[in-house]
Amino acid sequence: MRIDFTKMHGLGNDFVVLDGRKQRLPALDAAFATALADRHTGIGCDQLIVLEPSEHGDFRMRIFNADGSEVEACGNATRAVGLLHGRPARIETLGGMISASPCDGGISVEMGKPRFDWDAIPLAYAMDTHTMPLAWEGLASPVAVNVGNPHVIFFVDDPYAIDMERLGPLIETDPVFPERVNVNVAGITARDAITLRVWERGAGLTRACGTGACATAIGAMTRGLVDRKVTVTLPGGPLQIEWREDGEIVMTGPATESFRGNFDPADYGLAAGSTD
Ligand SMILES: N[C@@H](CCC[C@H](N)C(=O)O)C(=O)O
Repeated sequence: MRIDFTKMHGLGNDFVVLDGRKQRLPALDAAFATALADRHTGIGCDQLIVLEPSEHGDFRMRIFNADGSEVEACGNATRAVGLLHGRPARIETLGGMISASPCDGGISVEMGKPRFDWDAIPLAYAMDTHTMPLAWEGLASPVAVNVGNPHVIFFVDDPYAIDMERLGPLIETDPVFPERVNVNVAGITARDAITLRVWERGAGLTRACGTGACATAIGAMTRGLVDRKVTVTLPGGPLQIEWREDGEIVMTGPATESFRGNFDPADYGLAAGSTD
């Protein structure tokens, strides 16, 4: 038995997509996701994406970080699977139901509504999430937002001056974030423009993070730093983020298919037995 995959990316945030609607997949676990994501001995990706049938939407999308953790949301992967689908789709995720549609700028995704309550982030104890009374060395007073997954956002003069390789993992794993956290450092360059770098929970520094762009835009809007439509520029390129009057976050940007292939699950230490 071989398994077909599609390698995709959104602004360089890359994915291995397995379509479990079209083939029987082995039982998925953290070890399998980690082995597949390994850039030296596997196919290599930031996230493993698995599509399954859904009773509530057009399909279900499961998201595994490179460290094997299964998580609730991935903005760039949502655009990628929207491209694969080729027409408007309602997608069930652990973070809720979202929808993706092809459009002029690539794929547009309705990501849901942001949550700000401390226990919805979640944080370990009650505090103001709009200006958290915490600091990690020079990084202080962030905003925390949940856009399906948890984010903390620091507004700084120059995101590229921050040592994210060192501070990212420190903040990601701080006990104040019981489910860990995605760490964003952002610079405001105009009322409609933000520069962003993201240390992703379970994946490290990525070239782009769609949910990070959404959370950062929302954090900047709640602080009155930008208008309700912004361009968020990540190392991999720009995303358009709008916070609509009805509360919905809309993210628009490109998605790309890199190549297709197949592999033998036995090469990843998996028994050939399958589940469906
Ligand atoms: N790259 C993604 C986010 C993937 C999940 C994240 N690392 C988490 O653990 O919540 C995106 O584009 O949003």
